[in-house]
Amino acid sequence: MILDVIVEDKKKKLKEHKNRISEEKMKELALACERKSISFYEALAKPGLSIIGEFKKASPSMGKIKMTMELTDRIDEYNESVDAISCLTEEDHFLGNTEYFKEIRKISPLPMIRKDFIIDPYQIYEAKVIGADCILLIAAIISDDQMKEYDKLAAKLGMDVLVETHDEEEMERALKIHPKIIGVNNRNLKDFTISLENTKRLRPMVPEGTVFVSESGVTTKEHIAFLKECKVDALLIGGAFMLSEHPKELAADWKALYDKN
Ligand SMILES: O=C(O)c1ccccc1NCC(=O)[C@H](O)[C@H](O)COP(=O)(O)O
Repeated sequence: MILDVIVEDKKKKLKEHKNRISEEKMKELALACERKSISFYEALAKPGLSIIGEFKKASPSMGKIKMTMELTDRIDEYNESVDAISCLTEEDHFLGNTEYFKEIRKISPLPMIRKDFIIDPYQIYEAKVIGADCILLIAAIISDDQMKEYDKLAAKLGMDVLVETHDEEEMERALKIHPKIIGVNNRNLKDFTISLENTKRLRPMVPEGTVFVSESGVTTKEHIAFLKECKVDALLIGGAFMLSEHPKELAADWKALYDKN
C-alpha cells in the first residue's frame, strides 16, 4: 500500500534530516522557540463552515500538479478566503519541503498545519521550529502509544493536533486520546478512490465539541451540499484549489453555499 512506501521513504529522509540537525539540537531549538501559536482549533471551531486550504506541489493520486499561480499569489488568495492553511512538507511523494512551509509562514497570518507523515518526535520538534500551529497525526501509521505521546508533545510545544482516521477502528483508537480536532479521509489509500460516504458513516462516532474535518476529494458544489448534510465543521481542500485559477472565489462560493439556510 502507498502508505507503507511513504513511511519507508520517510524513515530514510528522517535519517538525512537528523544528520543535518541532530535530535538534541532540534529539541533545543523547539523548546527555545518564542513564537506563540495561533489556535488552529479556534479557527475551525467558530460557527459556519471553516476551510483549510492546502498547498501541495504533487501527490500520489494527482501526480505533479501544474501550478496555476505563484506561491505568493496563491497564499494571498488563501489569506482572504480560508481559515487555516495546510502545507505538505513530505518530500518524496508530494514534492513538499519545510522551506515552502517557512515561506508561507512569513506571508500568512492564518494558523498552519504541518502536513506530513509523522512517525518520530523529531518531526514534531521540527514542526514547532518551522512555525507550525498544528500537526497531523495519521492513525493508520502510528500505534496507540505513539498517538498519545505525540499528542502530549504537541500540546507541550503549544501546537494543536488533527488526528486523521479512515475507518471505524481508527476512529475508536483516535477517540481514546480525546482529540480536539478529528478528521476523516475520504480517499482510499489502496486505490485512491474517493467516497464521501466515509465522512457520513464516521460522523456519528464523533462527540459534540470535537471539531470534525472532512478531508480529500471535495471538488464540486454537490459535494458541499452532501457534506452539509453530514454537519462537518471544516473541510480540508487541496487539489480543487491547486487546480483552480480562482481559489479565493471557489472558497467563498462553497462557504456561502454551505452556510445558506
Ligand atoms: O492525496 C494523495 O494522493 C495521498 C496519498 C497517500 C496519502 C495521503 C494522500 N493525501 C494527503 C491528503 O490528506 C490530501 O492532500 C488532503 O486531504 C487534500 O486532499 P484533496 O483535496 O483531495 O487534494
